[in-house]
Amino acid sequence: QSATPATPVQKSTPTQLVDALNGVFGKHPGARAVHAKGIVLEGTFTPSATASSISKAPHLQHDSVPVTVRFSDFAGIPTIPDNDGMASPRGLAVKFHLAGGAASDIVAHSFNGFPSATADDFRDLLIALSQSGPTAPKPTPLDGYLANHPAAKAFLTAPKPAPVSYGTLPFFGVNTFKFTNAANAVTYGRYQFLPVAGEHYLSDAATAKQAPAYLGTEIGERIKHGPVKFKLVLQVADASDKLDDPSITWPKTRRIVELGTLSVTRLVADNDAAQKQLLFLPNALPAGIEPADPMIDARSAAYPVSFGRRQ
Ligand code: HEM
Repeated sequence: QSATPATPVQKSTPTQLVDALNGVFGKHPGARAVHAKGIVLEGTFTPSATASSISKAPHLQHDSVPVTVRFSDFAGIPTIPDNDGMASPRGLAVKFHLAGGAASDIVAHSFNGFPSATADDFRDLLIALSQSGPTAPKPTPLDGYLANHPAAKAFLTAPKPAPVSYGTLPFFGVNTFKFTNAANAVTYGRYQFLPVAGEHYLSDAATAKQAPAYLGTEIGERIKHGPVKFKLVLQVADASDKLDDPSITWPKTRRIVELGTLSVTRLVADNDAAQKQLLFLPNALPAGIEPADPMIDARSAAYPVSFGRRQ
C-alpha cells in the first residue's frame, strides 16, 4: 500500500458538517440531515467461505447473523420524490446484529466514488452549493469550487439513472477499511453490494411516470416474492492505491473477494419508529475491521449530531 502521508488535521467539527448539510437541504424536523427519506427492512447476512480469510470479524466467519437494512434517497428532504434528480445517489445502510447485543454497520451509496477527498473538502462543497442557488450571480461559488475540484465536478455531472428497484442497484462503501484475519494478515479494501437480480434502471421517460414513493412500494412488493439479495464483496487495494481518498475510484481490474450474501426478507412494521431510532455508524466495527480513511471517523462523529437533532 502507498505510504500514507501524515494526515492533515481536520478543521470542520461534526456540528459544522451537519449545519453545512442543513444549508443545502434546509432543516426538516425529525429528519436525517441527508438521506432523509428511507425504508427499513430486515433479513440475514451469510458469510462466504472466503470471508474469514479477510477478517476475524465475527460476522465474517461461519454463521449467519440477523441484519437491519435501511434504503434511502440522497437528499436531506423527507418529502423528496423518488424520481427526482436529488434522490440519487441512493443509500444502503446495514446493521449486522452480533452476539451479546453488539452491532457493526456498513453505510454505502449507489455511486462508486465521492465528490470530496476529505470531510473539510466536503463541507466546502456543501457551503458552495448552498450559496449557488438560481439567483446567485455568475460565476457562482459552486462554479469556482468545481473549477478546482475535478472529482466533485465528475461526481455531480455523472449520470445517475433512477433504478427499477432498490434491489437492482449496486451500492459502494467508498471509504477504505483495514481487515485483519485470525493469522494477522492484513487486507485493505472497499465494500461493494452487488444486486443478485442484476442492475436495472429506468429510462428518463419511465422515470418521469413513476409515483413519488415508487421505490418503497416496489421493494415491499418484491420481497413478497422472495428475498432481495446482494453479494457483499471487497474490492482489494493495489499497492499503488491511495487508501484515504474516496474521491478516487479504483480501477475495475482490482481483485474482488466475496464476503457473503445479504438477504433482505421483510419490511419492519412500524417503519417511522424504526427509522427514528436507528443510527448507523461507519466506525461501529468489531475486532478485525478498522478505518483506513479518516473520513470514516469524521462521518461517525457527524451522524450522531444529526441523530440528536431528529429525536
Ligand atoms: C464527510 C463526509 C460525510 C458526512 C459529513 C456525512 C454526513 C451524514 C449525516 C449527518 C447523515 C445523517 C445521519 C443520521 O441522522 O442518522 C448521513 C447519513 C448517511 N450517509 Fe453520510 N456523510 C458523509 C459521507 C458519506 C459517504 C461517503 C457515504 C456513502 C458511502 C454516505 C452515505 C450515507 C447514507 C447511506 C446515510 C443514511 C444512513 C441511514 O440510513 O441512516 N455518507 N451522512
